[in-house]
Amino acid sequence: MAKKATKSKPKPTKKRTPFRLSKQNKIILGSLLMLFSIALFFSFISFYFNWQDDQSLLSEFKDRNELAKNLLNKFGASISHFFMYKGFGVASLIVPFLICITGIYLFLGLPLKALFKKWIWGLLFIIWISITLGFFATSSPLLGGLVGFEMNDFLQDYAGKIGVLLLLVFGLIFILVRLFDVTPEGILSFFKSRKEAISTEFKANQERKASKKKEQEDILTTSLEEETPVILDTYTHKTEIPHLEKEEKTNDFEVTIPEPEPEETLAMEVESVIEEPEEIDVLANKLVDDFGEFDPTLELGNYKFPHIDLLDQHGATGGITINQEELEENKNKIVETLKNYKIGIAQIKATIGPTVTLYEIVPEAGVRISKIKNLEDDIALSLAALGIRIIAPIPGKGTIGIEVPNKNSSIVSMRSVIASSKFQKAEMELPIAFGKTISNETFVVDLAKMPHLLMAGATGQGKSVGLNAVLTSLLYKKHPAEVKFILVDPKKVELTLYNKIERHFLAKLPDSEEAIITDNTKVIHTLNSLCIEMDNRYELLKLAMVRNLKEYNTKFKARKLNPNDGHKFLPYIVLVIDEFADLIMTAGKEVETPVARLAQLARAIGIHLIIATQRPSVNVITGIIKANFPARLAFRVTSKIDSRTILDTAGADQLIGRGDMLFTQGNDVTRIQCAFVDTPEVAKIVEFIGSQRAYPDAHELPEYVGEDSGTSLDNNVSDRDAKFREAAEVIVIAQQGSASLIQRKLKLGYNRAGRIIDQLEAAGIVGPFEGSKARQVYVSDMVALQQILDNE
Ligand SMILES: Nc1ncnc2c1ncn2[C@@H]1O[C@H](COP(=O)(O)OP(=O)(O)OP(=O)(O)O)[C@@H](O)[C@H]1O
Repeated sequence: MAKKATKSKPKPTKKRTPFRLSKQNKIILGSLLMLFSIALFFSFISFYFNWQDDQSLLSEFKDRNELAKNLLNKFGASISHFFMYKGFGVASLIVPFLICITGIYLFLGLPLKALFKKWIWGLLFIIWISITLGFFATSSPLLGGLVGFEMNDFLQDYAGKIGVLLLLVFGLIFILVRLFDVTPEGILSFFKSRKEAISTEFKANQERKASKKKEQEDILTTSLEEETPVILDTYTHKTEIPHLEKEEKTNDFEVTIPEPEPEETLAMEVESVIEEPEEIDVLANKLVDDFGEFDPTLELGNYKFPHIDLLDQHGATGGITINQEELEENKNKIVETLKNYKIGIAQIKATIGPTVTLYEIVPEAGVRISKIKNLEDDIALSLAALGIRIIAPIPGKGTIGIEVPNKNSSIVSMRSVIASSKFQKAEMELPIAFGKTISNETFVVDLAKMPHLLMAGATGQGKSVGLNAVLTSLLYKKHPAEVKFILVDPKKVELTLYNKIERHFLAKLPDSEEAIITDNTKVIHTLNSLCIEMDNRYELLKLAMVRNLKEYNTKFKARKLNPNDGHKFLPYIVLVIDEFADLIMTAGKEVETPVARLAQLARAIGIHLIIATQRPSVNVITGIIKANFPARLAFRVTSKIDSRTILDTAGADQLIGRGDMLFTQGNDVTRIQCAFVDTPEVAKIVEFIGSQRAYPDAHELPEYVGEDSGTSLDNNVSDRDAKFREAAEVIVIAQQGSASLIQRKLKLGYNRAGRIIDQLEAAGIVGPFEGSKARQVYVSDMVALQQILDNE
C-alpha cells in the first residue's frame, strides 16, 4: 500500500511542467533566437534594396549556381520575401525585435509571463502599421506588404475609405493610450515645458549677446581711462566648524551564494517559485515607489547633529603615559608580598589602563587561588594603595588579576570616546559609550539590548557624570525623531540643563508645564502613563503582526502600516530616574509596581529604563526590580554589602571613585573608567541642539487619570460623552474592551477614548483595567446592551 502511494506521487508534478526547459537549454535556445533575430534583421534590411533582383531567384532555391544579392543570400531573400512581401511589409521589422527579446528572456532566465504581453502588443502593432501603410502608400506595395494591401481592400469593401481611416485613427489612439499612457494632460504639459525651454533658451541667448556687447564696451572704456588700483577684499571669515557627521551605515561583508554545480547523473528541475504579492504589499510598494520610504526625520530635515568641538579634551591629548618606575615598583611589591605568604609567581604581565593597571600573574603550580584572594587587604597594605581589586581567576584567561590604581590617573574625555571609531561605527539601536576599559578600549554597549540599566554609587563618585555620558552618547547618535527622554530628577538640579531640548528630545505628560519631572506625584503619573503607552504600543505591534519595535518601525517606513489605523512611527523612549531611593522612600509600592511592570514588559516596545541610586540597599533595589535589571553599573559604594546588592559580588567597594566603575550584564564584570563630560560641555550641547528648529511641543505621553481624580467611576448619564452609545456598540460587537479600539473605530483622540472607556466601566459594560490585557466585556450582545441603556 505504502509503495503504491509513493509511486503515484510524482505524477501530478510531471503533468504540470511538460515544456519546462533546463537552464542550459534556455541559454542555448535564447542565444539561438538572438542570433536568428540579427540574421532576420539584416536580411529584411537588405531585402528592401535588393528585392527586385532577388525575386526571380526564389523559384531556383536549390540551384547552387544562382546567388542572391541579399546579405543572407537565398535564405535571406526567401524569408524576407515571406515576411516583407507576402506578409506585413516594413512592419515585419518588428518580428526580429520580438524574437530578440524572447531570446534575451530565455538567455537570462527571466519569467516568460511578461513576454506574452510584448508579443500581443507587437503583433497588434505590426497589423496596424501594415494596414496603415497599405492605406496610404498604395503606389509602393512593399511598405504595407500583401497583408496590408489585402486587408485594406477587404475593409474598404465593407466600410469605405473613410470608415477604414477612422478605424486606423482609433487603432492609433488605442495604442497610444494603452501602450504609451498618453493622456491629454500629458500632451499639454509636454508642449508647455517645450515652450518654456524655448523661451529660456531665447532669453539666455539674448543675455549672452548683451553681456558680450557690454564686455566689448568695457574693454574700450578701460583702455581709455587711467589705471586705478584695485582693492581686493581678502578677508574671509571662516564660520564653518567641522561637524561630526552621522556615519552612514555600511554593510561590510558580502555574502556570496555559490551557484550549485550542475549534476551530471540525475538532473532535477526545480520550478521557480513566484510568490504572489499580497494586496497590502502591492499598495505599499506603490506608495514607496511614488513617495519613497517614510522618513521620520523629515519633519526636522535640517537638524544638525552636535559636533565634536562642543566637547573638551580635558588635557587628555596624548593618551596614557607609562610610568616605568611605578610599574617596576608595584611589580616588586606584589612579588614580595606574595613571597611573604609563600606564594611563588611563574609569570607577571601588566596592562596599563587610564586609571588602573592590571597585573596579571600566573602563580606557580600548586598554589590555591583562594589563598591569593584572601590576601587582598595585605597586598593593598603593602602597596600602600586604595582600590586594589583581585580577580581570581580572570574569566577565560587562567591567570590572576591584581588591579592597582595608577598614581597619576588620566581623565577619559567624552570627546575621545565619542570620536572613537568604535562608537562612530557602532551599528546599534541606542549606542552608549561609557568610557574606556582597563586595556584602554572604548567601551560601547547597546541600551536597547540591555534593556534596562541600574546605576548605583555613593555620593560624589560619578553617577551624574555617568548619566550625562549616557545622554550625551545618545544625543550624538540619534535624531530627535528616533528617541525621546523622560527625565526624573528629584534632586532638582542635576538634569535641569536638558530643559533646553524639551521640544526636540523630551517627552512629557499632557498639560504638564515642566518637561523635567521633579515632583513625586508626577513621577507616579508619568510611570503609569508610560504603562499605558506600553499597552498602546503592544496593541499596535499586535495589529501590525510584528514582535518588536524595530520590526514595527521598519514595516511602517516601508509604508505597510496605514496611519489611518492608528499606526505611527514609534521613537524609543528612555526613562532616566536620577535618585530612585528618594522615590521609593516617599512613594513605595506606587513607584515600584509600574517600574517593575515596565522593566518586565517594555523591552520589545522600545521603552528603556535607567535608574540611578545613591543607596543601593535592599529596600531600594528590591528583589523584583533587581530581577528585571540585568545590566548594572556600580560606581564606588561604601560597603561590601552595597556592592553585593548592586552587582551580586564584592568589588564596587574597592573602586577609587571619580568615574571608576564596574559594569555587568550578566556574568562578567568589566572595570571601566567612565568618560568625563562636564556640565559646561553638556550646556553647550543642549544649547546647540536647542537653538535649532524644533517640534511644536515635547513628545506627548498618554494621559493618565489618577485614582484620586474620582472621575473614573462616575456613572452620571448626563455627563456621558456624545459617542458613548456608539462606543458601547463597538465594544460589544468586538467583545474587546480596549480604548484603542474605540479610538480607531470612532476616530477619537486617546484621551477621549480613555474617558469613554471609564464611563463604560462605570456603566458596568466593561470590567476594570487589567494592564496589558484588554478589559473584559460584561455585555454579551447588542440586545442586552440595548436593555441596559434603555433602563437607565
Ligand atoms: N569620569 C570621571 N572622570 C573624572 N572625574 C570624575 C568623573 N566622574 C566624576 N568625576 C569627579 O567627581 C565629581 C562628582 O561627580 P558626580 O557629580 O557625578 O557625582 P555623583 O555620584 O553624581 O554625586 P551625587 O550623588 O552627590 O550627585 C565630579 O565633579 C568630578 O570632579
